[in-house]
Amino acid sequence: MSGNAMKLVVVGAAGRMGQTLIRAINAIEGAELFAAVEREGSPFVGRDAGELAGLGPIGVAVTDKPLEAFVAAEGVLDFTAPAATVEFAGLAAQARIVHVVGTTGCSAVDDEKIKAAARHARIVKSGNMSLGVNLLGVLTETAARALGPENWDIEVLEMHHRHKVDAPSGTALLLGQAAARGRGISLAEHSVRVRDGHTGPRAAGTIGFATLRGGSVIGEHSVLLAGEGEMVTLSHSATDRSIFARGAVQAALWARDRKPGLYSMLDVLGLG
Ligand SMILES: NC(=O)C1=CN([C@@H]2O[C@H](COP(=O)(O)OP(=O)(O)OC[C@H]3O[C@@H](n4cnc5c(N)ncnc54)[C@H](OP(=O)(O)O)[C@@H]3O)[C@@H](O)[C@H]2O)C=CC1
Ligand SMILES: O=C(O)C1=N[C@H](C(=O)O)C[C@H](O)C1
Repeated sequence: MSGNAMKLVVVGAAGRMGQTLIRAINAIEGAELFAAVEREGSPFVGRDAGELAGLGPIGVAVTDKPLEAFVAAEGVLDFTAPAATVEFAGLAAQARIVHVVGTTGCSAVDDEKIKAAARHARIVKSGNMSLGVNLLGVLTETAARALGPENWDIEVLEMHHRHKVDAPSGTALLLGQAAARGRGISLAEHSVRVRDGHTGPRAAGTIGFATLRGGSVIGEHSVLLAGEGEMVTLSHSATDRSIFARGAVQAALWARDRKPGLYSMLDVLGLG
């Protein structure tokens, strides 16, 4: 491990993404697992983080004291839950460190609080940290711009594992935002998130969302642009969570020397 390796904290260390992040940090030169955090009362507190992640012991015990960890670290990787992420953003601001946020399902109020924390912390937030999905966003924006609302309808379809608690997924919303940018419209004013019963015909210019849940699906996303007699489908399949974890570590390393502010994966990947 290099002496200049970035000291990273993984919060939600025992979760699906927490464990994947610990393995990714272990595999990436230039990054070091400095601490691993779980909530107070969690049965994982005190356990070795490497053992939790299937690496064998690495000498980092899971703690329930995030601020103590943050003040001595350089960055935090956070794939937890909205309330926890808002709290961690405040702590990252106090510690003046990098905060990489993968958590999805944040409300507008949560996002305002995260934005406020970015006055002091360097925050990178994205509904999807993978290169492939962020490229899909760029392609979606281009297609939505080229295929106008008079003749083309846009629908975003996603499927995830049975444990996922938020819908539509952060990625579906990211893709919807990209489509709305391409069309020069506000997503909030044009999205249709639920259809049930006698809905009437589709309103032109809307962006529809459809959500599927089941099994162990890591993440499937498609943007369908449906015209008269033809359809363009842009899609991404995630087959391994390591794509998100590698993106998160890349984001932390990128933000290390940046000014405080709120950044996206498009900034990190140079796709903005
Ligand atoms: N942006 C991206 O690229 C990706 C985003 N995600 C998002 O990441 C989030 C997590 O997903 P996933 O790993 O599958 O979920 P899990 O439920 O497996 O993991 C979440 C972990 O966070 C812990 N946690 C919750 N609150 C706190 C807290 N206050 N302090 C410390 N730990 C806490 C949970 O503990 P406990 O069980 O005790 O609540 C759990 O261990 C979701 O929002 C998901 O949508 C996922 C993959 C990619
Ligand atoms: O909860 C998940 O698992 C995932 N969440 C993110 C989302 O909401 O889009 C990213 C990925 O698809 C996996």
